Amino acid sequence: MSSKNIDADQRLTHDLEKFTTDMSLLVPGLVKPTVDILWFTWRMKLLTGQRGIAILYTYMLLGLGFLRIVTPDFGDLINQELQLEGTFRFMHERLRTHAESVAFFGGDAREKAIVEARFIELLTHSKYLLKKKWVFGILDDFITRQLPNNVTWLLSLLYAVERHGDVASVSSEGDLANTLRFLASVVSQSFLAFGDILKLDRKFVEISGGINRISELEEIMDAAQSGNFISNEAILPVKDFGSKDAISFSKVDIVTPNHKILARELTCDIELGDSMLITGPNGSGKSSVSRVLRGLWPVASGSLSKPSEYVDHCGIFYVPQRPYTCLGTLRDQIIYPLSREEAEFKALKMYGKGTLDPDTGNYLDARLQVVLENVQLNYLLERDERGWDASPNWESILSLGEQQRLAMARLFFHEPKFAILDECTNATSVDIEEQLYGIARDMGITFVTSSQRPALIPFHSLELRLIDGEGNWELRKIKQ
Ligand SMILES: Nc1ncnc2c1ncn2[C@@H]1O[C@H](COP(=O)(O)OP(=O)(O)OP(=O)(O)O)[C@@H](O)[C@H]1O
Repeated sequence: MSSKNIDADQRLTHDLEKFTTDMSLLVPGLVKPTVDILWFTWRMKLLTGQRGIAILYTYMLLGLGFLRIVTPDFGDLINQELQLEGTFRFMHERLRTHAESVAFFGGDAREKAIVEARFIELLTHSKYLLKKKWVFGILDDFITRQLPNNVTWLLSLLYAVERHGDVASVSSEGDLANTLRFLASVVSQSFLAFGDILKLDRKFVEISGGINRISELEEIMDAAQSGNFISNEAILPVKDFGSKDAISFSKVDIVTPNHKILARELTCDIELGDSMLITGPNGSGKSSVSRVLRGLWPVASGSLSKPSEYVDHCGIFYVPQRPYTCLGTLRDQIIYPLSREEAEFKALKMYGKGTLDPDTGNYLDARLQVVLENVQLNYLLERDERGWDASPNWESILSLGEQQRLAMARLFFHEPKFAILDECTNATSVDIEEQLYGIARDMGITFVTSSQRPALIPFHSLELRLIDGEGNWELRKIKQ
């Protein structure tokens, strides 16, 4: 739903870990120097009086002020570094997903150049950040650790001068040396504690960079969950009617996450038995209608009612444009998204006529056999001796057309009332496609299809044409 490239994986793992570690170190980092400063200030007051404290604090404030002015915006720099690292990782993940297409195009050199460019960008930034940290570290160390030692001498002098009477004449040599040494250590400890507090200031700035990235992700997720993504206006909820056998759009605006309007005030009713074909040029918003229907994009205005898709997946079933095979057996491919137990229960309920057979798996496999024959993929069962339990990497061993037919098998198994078919058979031959639609129609499934193929027109009774992707649309009845 976001038009921005959100590297969520990086934020949820690396950033979160860094943030929590920094936060946990913050507590001891905050408590120890605070206690030290309070304790040493009190000791200092006893030894050198108000003047000594005033000198100590003037120095501390001047030092802090100076360091504040010269400190670079580490929060922002670290934020940028995390961002660059996130993009760099995302490039690899993306490349792995599309490795075969890239290999076909011979795009290896180009991809390498793109990934390397990102790496160099990250490296340059990291070097810049390290250099800044190094230079600032030297300055920081000088002001918070080296220079204070000199101030100790000034305060020791003050101790000697401020004392009433001649300290030297009333104290033993040992006493005097002891007091001076103690004073020196009190001063340097105060400065060290103060240095730690100054470092905390820098740590806060660093942590704020991490907080920004994590809270940005959280805001996006909150906005997505409350449906306020596209605009901050109140968004009307989608109504799920478990019992109502119709899909009804009433003045619904179909809007992309980039705020581009694809269909303005879309109004149409799809009753059970009245399948609808969505046509229009590429990019006109055919798939976007399915996205809104499925709730992936919010309804920005108007209202949408539809049967519930959550009852046994019997209300509406979606078959997307890009086929999806899950990790698992051949059986898992067809029953997806149900688990084996759920699928067995469903098969028993639908085909077992209520009899409680201890071997319920038989109903399931018998039903799956029919479904696999419907999509003419029964040879898959023979290809592997494990049959239904074979679990190769389906995505790489099945052709695109086979994957699409498997997706249709999934639809036939679930037997929903409505099916949203988003160009999900465009890689199969026309005769197979007609056959698949014929089976779906005979099963009593009402479909909302987006497709460019004229052969599918006879299977529908309504046509929604998205004219230009600029908001214009028209609805017509198809004469059989
Ligand atoms: N996540 C997104 N963010 C922003 N714009 C998007 C997003 N997804 C799609 N679009 C845009 O919305 C428009 C409609 O896209 P859609 O996928 O609905 O087209 P389509 O009509 O199904 O196209 P095709 O015939 O090529 O499948 C396009 O201009 C597309 O670039």
